[in-house]
Amino acid sequence: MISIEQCRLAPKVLLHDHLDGGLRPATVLDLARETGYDRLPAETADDLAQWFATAADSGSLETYLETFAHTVAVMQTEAALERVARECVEDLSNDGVVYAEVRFAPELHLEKGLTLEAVVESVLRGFAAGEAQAREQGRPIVVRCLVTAMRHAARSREIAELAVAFRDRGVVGFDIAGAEAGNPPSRHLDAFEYMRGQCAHFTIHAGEAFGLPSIHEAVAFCGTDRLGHGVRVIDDIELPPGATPADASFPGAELGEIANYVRDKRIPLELCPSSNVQTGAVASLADHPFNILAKLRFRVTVNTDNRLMSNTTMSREFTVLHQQFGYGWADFERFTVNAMKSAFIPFPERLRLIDDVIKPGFAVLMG
Ligand SMILES: O=c1[nH]cnc2c1ncn2[C@@H]1O[C@H](CO)[C@@H](O)[C@H]1O
Ligand SMILES: [Zn+2]
Repeated sequence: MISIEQCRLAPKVLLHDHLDGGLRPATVLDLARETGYDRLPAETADDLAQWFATAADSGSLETYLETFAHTVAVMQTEAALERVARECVEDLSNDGVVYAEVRFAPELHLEKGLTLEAVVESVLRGFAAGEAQAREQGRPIVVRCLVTAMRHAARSREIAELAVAFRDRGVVGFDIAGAEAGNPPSRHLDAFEYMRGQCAHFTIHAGEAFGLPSIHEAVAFCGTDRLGHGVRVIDDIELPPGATPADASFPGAELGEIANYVRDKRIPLELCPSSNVQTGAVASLADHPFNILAKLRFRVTVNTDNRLMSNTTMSREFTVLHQQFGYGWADFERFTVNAMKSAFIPFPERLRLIDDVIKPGFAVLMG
């Protein structure tokens, strides 16, 4: 048995984590008080934590996303953004994460007059402060930023340009998020073409609430580097009769063209097990295709998505996968190396983290 405490010791890599989905409940309360936001649904940190977890556990992405109104509402000043970003790094480092790409949508933080640039600068200041603090405490972590455009809105090209403008200051990529149904990736083709033209990286939330057509557009039309979730690629895989998600191998699985392309091109899947259950992307953890995709050697990675809404951490996601599918350290090392290889930082930096941090860290755990 692998415990959550042991999982905390593993050097973990996180590619899919939303800044506005990872606030500490106590910080939400503090910031609401400071900024005069009076519509929080609970008055104590415990009650608020419970409220987010329950409200997000709706089985629908749209309802899940409604809970972000309360976190975004208290992230409208430079000081609030900086604090949330610093605490995010602190929480990840305390959980044993050694590299993270944290995303958020700058366009959601303009309600009190901040500019897009000021929003990004505040978050980057918070990340830098968190990194410095973690280094001092002997738990070094590298945190980089992805800027997200909301897919129902019309600012994606502008946000892509923002990502590129900050490419040397800690923003390593671009993303689109929000309600997937009705807002296909191709709606934002010009933003992705701009990113490709700039030799800049991006990922696309696709194949979560909506199925294969969304994945097809993201990989084939938009040329995405990674898939945010991408879990519904399972719809393009036919399993042999009687196969279950817990099976040890899947000989005879038949992959369609999209699934083959995703696997052949080694397009990373940013899988988020707990979040996928909450939004109804999968029926239960036992039914999560994680194991099928891992065994079929897709480039799977483990992610938190929204630590507040899912009441989770990277260690908890590891623990849950261990309990569900029996993974050991060698498996977790593979998923971690998958993630590190798929990061948007320069190749030598990825290599350094794999060789100097991840491999030695797992070697200790494997005794
Ligand atoms: O799993 C998800 N799928 C789609 N959109 C999401 C998910 N999690 C968060 N957001 C959206 O991304 C915005 C920027 O961080 C959040 O405000 C939320 O609306
Ligand atoms: Zn997400």
